[in-house]
Amino acid sequence: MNIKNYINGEFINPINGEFIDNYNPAIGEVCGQIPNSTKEDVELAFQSAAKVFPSWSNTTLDERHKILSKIADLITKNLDKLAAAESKDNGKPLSLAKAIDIPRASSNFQFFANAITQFSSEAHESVGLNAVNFTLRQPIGVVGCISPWNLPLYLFTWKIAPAIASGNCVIAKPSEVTPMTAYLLGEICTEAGLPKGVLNIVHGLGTSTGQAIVEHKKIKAISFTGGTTTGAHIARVAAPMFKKLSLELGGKNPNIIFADCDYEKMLETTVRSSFANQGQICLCGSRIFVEEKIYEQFKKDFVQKVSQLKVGNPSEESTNIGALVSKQHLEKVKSYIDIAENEGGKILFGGKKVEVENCENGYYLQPTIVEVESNTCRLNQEEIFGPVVTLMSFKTDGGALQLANDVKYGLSATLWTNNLNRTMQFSKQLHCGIVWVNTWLMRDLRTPFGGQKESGVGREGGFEALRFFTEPKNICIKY
Ligand SMILES: NC(=O)C1=CN([C@@H]2O[C@H](COP(=O)(O)OP(=O)(O)OC[C@H]3O[C@@H](n4cnc5c(N)ncnc54)[C@H](O)[C@@H]3O)[C@@H](O)[C@H]2O)C=CC1
Ligand SMILES: O=C(O)/C=C/C=C(\O)C(=O)O
Repeated sequence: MNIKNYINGEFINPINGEFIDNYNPAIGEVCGQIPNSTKEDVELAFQSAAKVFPSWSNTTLDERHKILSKIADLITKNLDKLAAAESKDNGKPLSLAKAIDIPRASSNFQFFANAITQFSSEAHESVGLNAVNFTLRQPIGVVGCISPWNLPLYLFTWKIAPAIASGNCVIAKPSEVTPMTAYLLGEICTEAGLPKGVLNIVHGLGTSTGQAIVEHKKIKAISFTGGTTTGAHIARVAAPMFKKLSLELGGKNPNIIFADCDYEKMLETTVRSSFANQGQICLCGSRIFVEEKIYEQFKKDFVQKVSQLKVGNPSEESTNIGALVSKQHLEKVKSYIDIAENEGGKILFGGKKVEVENCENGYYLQPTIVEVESNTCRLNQEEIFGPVVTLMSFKTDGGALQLANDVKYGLSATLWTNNLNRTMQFSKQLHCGIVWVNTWLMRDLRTPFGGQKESGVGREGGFEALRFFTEPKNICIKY
């Protein structure tokens, strides 16, 4: 697929005429090209967004609701095409793209189509002073949305939908590694009647195109999901310009398993929370801590279940684990297996590249389980973002809590127990933004989503996202 920028409702080539190769990770071959956009393309996108902002920000909520709902419907109508593109671009199983990624992209639009009609601001009566205050929530203007490659359309739309629902115009950049579904979204937006320039999609590298969005003086807010190092860099550039920032960054999430849990449900979910999407979800539970009295049993059962997962061609229905997103990423993840061995970790399962029939040059890795002795090892402290989990046992609640919190990240945690008191103690004391108890990645789009510590700042989801994409302005009327 040869991709173009979507600016002012038109598909156009980058001004410099330069393109970069896009790879299909399942076969390790070039499958198309994407624009290598520069700051001139970002400026063009900005001009088109700024031009339409006065009218878009005045569009009635009913009209916005209708357009966003239409986009949601068209995503659903194009499920097969979008899922095929997502799987080809990312390497994820086609079945996963069909069941999760694309339906969620549609839900993102439908959710914010509805949410904007329910969003309200506050009023404060200054009793005894004959004054009343009310707060306007006004769209910011032109905003930037920068998304990663792991859940391409899912996360791209998670940012764009609230931004445009609340009356902003957007310059969005998908990851250069997975541009296809963002490109297809442009066609859908046009068909849905989204006015020209409300959404502009500029493709290219993070260090040039992404950087130009962050550096642009008149783009007043940036919503970013990606690696912590990139997030820190963006914050350094944007903070002196006083931009609003929402940063959803990496994770090294604990999965804490107590002997009193529902064992079968825990086991099945732990396989998913470890290896779904090849372990490339910031919420995956990559550090598994198991209460000592069930540790050996868990180890045996977990290894047995994981050994049944099929690593294979993403387009085959029977595939559980597809290809990693890129050759560089495969090498990065694989390097942690060497680190594990050097650190004295014991590989209980996996650790090797997989050669898949008819996909010999694809980027496949076995799901890998490493038993570690200390939470201070690099495997337990650094985000790997691939199909690699570690196992460790613990003896006491206090010990488990300390292991869970002793890490620089603070995105999510999963807790398996049927003890209510323990559930509440852990929920209050875990240093993270999201806690799942006896479940994983159960999403309600109204809830605040985001992390603490080096997992980011700000919250997405529900009214939090609409608050991020609006400026409150208080009006005080004396009578
Ligand atoms: N959601 C998450 O938590 C994610 C975490 N990661 C982590 O980050 C590591 C690196 O992966 P990358 O693909 O390099 O992620 P990244 O953080 O560099 O990329 C995410 C997005 O940011 C853009 N970007 C990169 N540099 C930028 C800059 N200077 N200014 C503006 N935008 C910029 C990229 O083009 C992409 O659209 C992964 O190995 C993984 O550990 C990666 C993707 C998602
Ligand atoms: O909103 C969700 O359901 C999931 C979000 C996942 C990420 O932000 C990620 O993996 O980067």
